[in-house]
Amino acid sequence: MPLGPDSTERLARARGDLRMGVPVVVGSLLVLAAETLGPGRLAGLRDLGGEPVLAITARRAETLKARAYDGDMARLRLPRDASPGWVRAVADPADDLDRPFLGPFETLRAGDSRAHRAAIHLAKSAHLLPAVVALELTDADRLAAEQGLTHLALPEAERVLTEEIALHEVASARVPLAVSRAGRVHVFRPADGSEEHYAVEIGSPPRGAPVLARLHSACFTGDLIGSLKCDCGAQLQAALAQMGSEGAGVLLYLNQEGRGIGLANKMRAYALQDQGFDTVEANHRLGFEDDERDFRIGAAILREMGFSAVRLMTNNPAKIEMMRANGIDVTERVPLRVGQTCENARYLATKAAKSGHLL
Ligand SMILES: Nc1nc2c(ncn2[C@@H]2O[C@H](COP(=O)(O)OP(=O)(O)OP(=O)(O)O)[C@@H](O)[C@H]2O)c(=O)[nH]1
Ligand SMILES: [Zn+2]
Repeated sequence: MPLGPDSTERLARARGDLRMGVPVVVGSLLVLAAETLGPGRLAGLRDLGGEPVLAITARRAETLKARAYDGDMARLRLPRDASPGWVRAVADPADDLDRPFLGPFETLRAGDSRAHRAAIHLAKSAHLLPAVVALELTDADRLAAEQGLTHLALPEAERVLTEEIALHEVASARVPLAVSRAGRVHVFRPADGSEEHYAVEIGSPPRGAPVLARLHSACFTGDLIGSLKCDCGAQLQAALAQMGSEGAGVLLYLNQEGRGIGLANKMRAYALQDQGFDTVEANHRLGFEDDERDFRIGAAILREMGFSAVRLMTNNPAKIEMMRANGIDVTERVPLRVGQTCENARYLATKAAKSGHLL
């Protein structure tokens, strides 16, 4: 009787384990997230012998001046006396400026880094810092079974990078809005156990024609508490207002806070911005790419709702490209130029200069 978890379900479990500081096994590698590593688990890992490493992204390695021989990532040998505090200091740039002498780091060159890479992506998808402590095991099956650890075969773990987006609508209801009485909120649930996303439908846009659409990524600070550091709240309101005045539209509210790195990491990025780094540099110092969002989600929701063409409200050309690459026709770009403040001028200028945003 197939009651046990399949590989998608084990992936979801592994994300939860890493967040809780519980090790998972990826292929033949025992993995702990750097951010949630505690002294007990580190001692347990040491007891197994072998040569543990701390795997980080090449972005983070660049800041630390560590050599990255594995392309987009690096495996640093874990010093014998490394504490959880040391591991976190390597993973988290918060105190970089106060601790310039963390290294020198010894980086591995030989061996296979695929499981380490998959584990870093797993940590990212759990919205943790992209850094993991990893130990090659001789008998991974036995250890995982004995200790009750989630065990992913390497191809299963690599699915975190390639898995098709599958989601379905769970519920929808009428919600009269200030901009239009004819509002409806739809909730979509991904099959991989990740966060739900929402669609706000205004009026009854015909499915056969291009719909006025906005793909809005969650911004707790801008959307909810009126932060002046970005333009998100004003864009959200302006998009809804235009849909209300045209009588039809669809606003996707995608729970990809902080361009996909999660709110905790976005606040880490904000703290780095207070040290003088711009929004892109801050992401890189944390070990992330400029933008970690998966725009296939937006395309999948539009398709699920029956839309295949949009008039897209955005200043971000990458969104247009990603929609087209995922089978959604963008018949028009509708600029959304609102919400400029003294506080976000540098942020918007950086997005224009480094991320190709149209002003
Ligand atoms: N990592 C990071 N994320 C940020 C920062 N400021 C805002 N964000 C996030 O950036 C995203 C902005 O989303 P959008 O407004 O949909 O996207 P956009 O790429 O700016 O494109 P358009 O607004 O469509 O022109 C939200 O998820 C915010 O939470 C920052 O300094 N660092
Ligand atoms: Zn914002």
